[in-house]
Amino acid sequence: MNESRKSALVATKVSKQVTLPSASSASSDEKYLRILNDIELTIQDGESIAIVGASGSGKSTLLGILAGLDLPSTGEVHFYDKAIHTLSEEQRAQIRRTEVGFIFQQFLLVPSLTALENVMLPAELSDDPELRNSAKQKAQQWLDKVGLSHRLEHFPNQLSGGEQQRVAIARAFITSPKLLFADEPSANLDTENGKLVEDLLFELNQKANTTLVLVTHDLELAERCQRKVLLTNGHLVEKPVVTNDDPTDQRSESNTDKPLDIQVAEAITNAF
Ligand SMILES: Nc1ncnc2c1ncn2[C@@H]1O[C@H](COP(=O)(O)OP(=O)(O)OP(=O)(O)O)[C@@H](O)[C@H]1O
Repeated sequence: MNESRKSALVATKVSKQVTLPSASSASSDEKYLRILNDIELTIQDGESIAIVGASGSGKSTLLGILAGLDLPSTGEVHFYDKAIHTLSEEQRAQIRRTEVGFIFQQFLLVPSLTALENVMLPAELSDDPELRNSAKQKAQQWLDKVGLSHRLEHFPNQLSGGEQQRVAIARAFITSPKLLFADEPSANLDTENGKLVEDLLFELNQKANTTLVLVTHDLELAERCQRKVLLTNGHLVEKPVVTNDDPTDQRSESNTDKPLDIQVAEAITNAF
């Protein structure tokens, strides 16, 4: 019981640079955009962590790299004991299918499939024959858990936004992923439905003991995670854990004197 927790994800000196469309008049400096700079991040198994930052600060880029959807330009990403930056697209896809769940702000359900079929899909594509064989039963159970057992045969366009996101949550959990990535999961929902979806996400996450990596603009949502990190100018700043010994210490270890909450709020509001 006293064993230290395993690291679920470790990013070491991760940088991301993209080439901008060439403009003949552009100087060599203008042809590249550096989105992430020497990111260092260790996420422990079972943790929930929020990545916050202004629009365009690189949150989705970082999430894509951590989830193995994209590769860093330099640096390393370890997913448990696998060095995912060294793997081929097919090998990374295999990890994503079996060990990772995704929830996106646009829900991304397959429009031609019913709620039940959408949730079954990752199980049917799994390499695990047991999961494939029990896909329908498991999908029914997960749809029941998200309160949609009466909507199994409905297509996405027959469901409200909140209902669609609940289907997406059931779909993300059906493979019992070790890691769950959520990119602005409630951004497209009204306050009431957004809250329902967030409550459900945290409840299921805790029950399943999944590691949760959440990207959001929403500071209240970020506050619900055990850890919060801010992306600013391509760098990551972490809010230190406030201990009981010094509950007033809210200061970050960055080179600014402002508490991290204020930095986060400023970084986000400055973007609009
Ligand atoms: N392939 C690419 N080519 C050019 N620019 C890119 C590319 N990918 C990302 N960017 C730029 O990198 C920056 C970071 O993008 P990213 O989507 O990661 O930000 P974000 O913090 O998730 O933003 P938002 O909160 O608005 O979704 C943006 O300025 C974006 O335009």
